[in-house]
Amino acid sequence: MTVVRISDDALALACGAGAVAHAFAEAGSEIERVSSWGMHWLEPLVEIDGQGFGPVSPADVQAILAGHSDKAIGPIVQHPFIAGQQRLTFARAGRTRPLSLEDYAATGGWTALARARAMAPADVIAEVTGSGLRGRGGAGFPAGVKWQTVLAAAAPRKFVVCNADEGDSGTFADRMLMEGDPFQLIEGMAIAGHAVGAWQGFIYIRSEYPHAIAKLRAAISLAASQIAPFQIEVRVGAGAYVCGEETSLLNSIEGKRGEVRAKPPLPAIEGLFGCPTVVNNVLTLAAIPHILTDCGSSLYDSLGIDRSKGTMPIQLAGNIKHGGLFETAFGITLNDLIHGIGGGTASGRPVKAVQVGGPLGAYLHPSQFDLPFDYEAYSRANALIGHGGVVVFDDTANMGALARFAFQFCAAESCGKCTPCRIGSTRGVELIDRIRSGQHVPDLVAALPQMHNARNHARSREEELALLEDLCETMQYGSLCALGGFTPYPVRSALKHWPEDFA
Ligand SMILES: NC(=O)c1ccc[n+]([C@@H]2O[C@H](COP(=O)([O-])OP(=O)(O)OC[C@H]3O[C@@H](n4cnc5c(N)ncnc54)[C@H](O)[C@@H]3O)[C@@H](O)[C@H]2O)c1
Ligand SMILES: Cc1cc2nc3c(=O)[nH]c(=O)nc-3n(C[C@H](O)[C@H](O)[C@H](O)COP(=O)(O)O)c2cc1C
Ligand code: SF4
Repeated sequence: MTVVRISDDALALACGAGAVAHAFAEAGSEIERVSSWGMHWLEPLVEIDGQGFGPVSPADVQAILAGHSDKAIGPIVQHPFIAGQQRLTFARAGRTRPLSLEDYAATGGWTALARARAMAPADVIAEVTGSGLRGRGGAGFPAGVKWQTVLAAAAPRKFVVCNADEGDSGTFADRMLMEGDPFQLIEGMAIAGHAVGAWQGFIYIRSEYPHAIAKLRAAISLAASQIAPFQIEVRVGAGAYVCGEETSLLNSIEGKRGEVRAKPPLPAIEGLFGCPTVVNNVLTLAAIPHILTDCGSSLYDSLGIDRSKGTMPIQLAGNIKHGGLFETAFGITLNDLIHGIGGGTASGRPVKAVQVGGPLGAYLHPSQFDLPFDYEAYSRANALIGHGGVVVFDDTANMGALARFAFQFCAAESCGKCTPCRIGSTRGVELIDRIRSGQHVPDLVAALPQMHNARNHARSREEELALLEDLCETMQYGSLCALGGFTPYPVRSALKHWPEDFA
């Protein structure tokens, strides 16, 4: 009987590993579930007699068993997607039982918290600062500096808030961490609490993650005595992208409308219920236990390039053959990620564009694919690393339509507090429609002195494009938060590299 080994992690199961296993069993194979490959792929992997296949769907089963499948990828553990990773944050995920305190302790769990609690808060923060850890939510602000601000703020109550809203398109690392290794996040939050003098934490998580919510609730109750007197509560969002923005998120936890607050004051000074608050992303907090174990801080600092230190859990998605989570030190290029690791597009067509950093990130052109994954290098190229989402498009994508979508997304998700975003996004959709259709409206302002003759002053394409740049500038500099402020990134990059798609 053929023995089929199949990936058994939560991600693979969510992506249909169960259906693939069922199809092999129906075909008379014996199934062996494997967790040692860890959580990686967006589609299931199988291995038969040491030969790996992926991505596999139930439709591939007969060809694989008959020995003429084109999905063969060699031995799985040697595939670059698995062999090429440097896993710190995801060292356990997929390999241990997520809700087993025994597994967690046996793999070094709670040692960082014990060590941190034996240290003075300022020393803990010095180690976090020394590691070079920057916020993994997207802005890359140094975690240690944020914690120091909260520690220094004199107040009777302080909070630690974990941002698990994970709204960016093509991202799923927060979910995988919460489902695959929830104790690590809990330990990171308890360490943050000790470091800044907070005894209460909140995890704000999107309602679209029911499995992660259930895992977190169970894990918090199991770990209560380990982290006491620190306490954590889970709060579930209601599906607004803007509630991932930290001040909107704080309003939402407080039971208010999810609307952005002006900064300053920063949450680190005046955050939840007006108290000094650490707001950090799931991955930032989950990296802390590794950094706080012996030598972790210097090891972390030695990984990566320039000011981008440590590892980044990069999420490969969209039109890519092997999508999934790839944790590696900063510095890797898109060429390596997309072609070397991801195997090119799933469609087999050429890659046209890659959006890095979610819906507010720039579209990168293949000529930019040797850019190192590094906050500053991306910033110099007018692009974002964001939360590490990499979404691939093949040559059938229309970049004019995607630029329109950027404005449309902003219009749908805007909290409405400031004019450049609330009005600019809607006007942006109309403007792109006019540019793409070639139907330009009369420019009434330009025509004011001769109102009777306004129809003779329809804007030319060049004037519409100038207006688009004007709108982008207004949104970039005039918006209160990055939702309106960063929408110009996808728009400008699409126009710059693919002007033909705006014809
Ligand atoms: N993860 C996602 O799903 C997602 C979705 C949308 C946007 N984003 C990212 O959000 C980013 C923008 O976020 P932002 O508007 O919060 O960025 P920001 O630059 O205003 O702040 C980043 C963090 O640093 C803190 N901070 C800044 N200066 C500080 C100081 N002097 N002392 C202490 N703390 C300080 C802020 O309070 C915040 O927590 C974008 O880069 C984008 O990539 C992420
Ligand atoms: C519109 C918008 C949405 C955001 N969504 C998220 C999110 O889902 N998760 C996240 O961690 N940060 C998100 N951020 C960034 C947060 O405001 C904040 O910078 C982050 O939580 C700080 O944590 P970090 O320093 O660990 O990255 C968003 C920002 C904006 C402007
Ligand atoms: S930029 Fe948009 S989302 Fe941000 S505060 Fe202004 S209206 Fe709200």
